[in-house]
Amino acid sequence: MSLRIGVIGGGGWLAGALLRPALAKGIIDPAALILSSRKGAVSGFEAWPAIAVTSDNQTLADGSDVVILSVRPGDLDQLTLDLRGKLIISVMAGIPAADLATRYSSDRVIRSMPNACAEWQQGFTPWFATEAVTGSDRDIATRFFAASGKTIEIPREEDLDYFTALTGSGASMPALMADAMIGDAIARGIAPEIAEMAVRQLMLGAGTTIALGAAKPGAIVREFYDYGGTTAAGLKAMMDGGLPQAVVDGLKAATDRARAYAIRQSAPDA
Ligand SMILES: NC(=O)C1=CN([C@@H]2O[C@H](COP(=O)(O)OP(=O)(O)OC[C@H]3O[C@@H](n4cnc5c(N)ncnc54)[C@H](O)[C@@H]3O)[C@@H](O)[C@H]2O)C=CC1
Ligand SMILES: O=C(O)[C@@H]1CCC=N1
Repeated sequence: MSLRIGVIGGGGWLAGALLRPALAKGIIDPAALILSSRKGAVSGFEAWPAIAVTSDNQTLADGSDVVILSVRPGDLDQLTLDLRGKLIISVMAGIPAADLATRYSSDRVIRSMPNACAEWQQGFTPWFATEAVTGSDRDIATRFFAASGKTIEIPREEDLDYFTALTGSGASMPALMADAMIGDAIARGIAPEIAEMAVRQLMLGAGTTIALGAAKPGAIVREFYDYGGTTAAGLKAMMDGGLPQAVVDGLKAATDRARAYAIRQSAPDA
């Protein structure tokens, strides 16, 4: 993209995970990219020395056509900027597009929810656009997010709080299952390095099967269940033990936390 892009919080975890694939694929021109961090220095971009780095966010904004907001929600109040005439792309959990439009004086806001699997070009980024967002703005967002995985525009902004839980959480929730499996294997006397190798490979195989196979996840579960063997006994014990409900409860807790960010930001004494 020949557009000038500024990323506030560009030295952070998610910004790096999104930017490196886009730079590696030539979707973003490093000479037209400026990153800000509180210290004015970032790491992880040594392969692209043309990238500019600043600690002055208004300088970044003045030199950019598109400003990506990638600071933590709790740091937003410290960020006072004028982004008049700019396209704002937010990756921040919980912060409503209308709030960003008011704070930063631009009604062209794309609010998104990527995840850190972007680093592996396996991200998923749903996004919502305000009314003033143009077709070419949409094209910019699509090309940027598609560089690190799948992306889709969604019609209802409120669903982004749920996607924050469902997919914004990235590898963490499957990793909880993987870690429980590794811990159990070790407790049963399997050498830790073999337990880790086994479960990491299982996750790769299972992830590939779930993502790319013809059968939907529910059909995979049913196939093993109906087979009536050892796995069916294990699945039944997990279901009876409340694993599906624990997943529902976890997604609700994460969604509620995302919604609470918006409430806190809009509260008069926030
Ligand atoms: N990490 C993740 O897996 C995901 C994060 N997000 C969202 O992305 C945003 C960034 O998250 P992370 O990258 O994880 O956080 P992070 O803490 O790794 O990065 C945030 C960066 O912003 C910098 N920063 C804070 N205030 C600043 C300011 N005024 N000017 C310039 N830089 C400033 C910090 O120094 C830090 O380097 C958050 O709003 C989060 O909700 C969304 C989806 C996934
Ligand atoms: O855990 C978090 O708050 C960040 C935002 C969405 C995913 N990770």
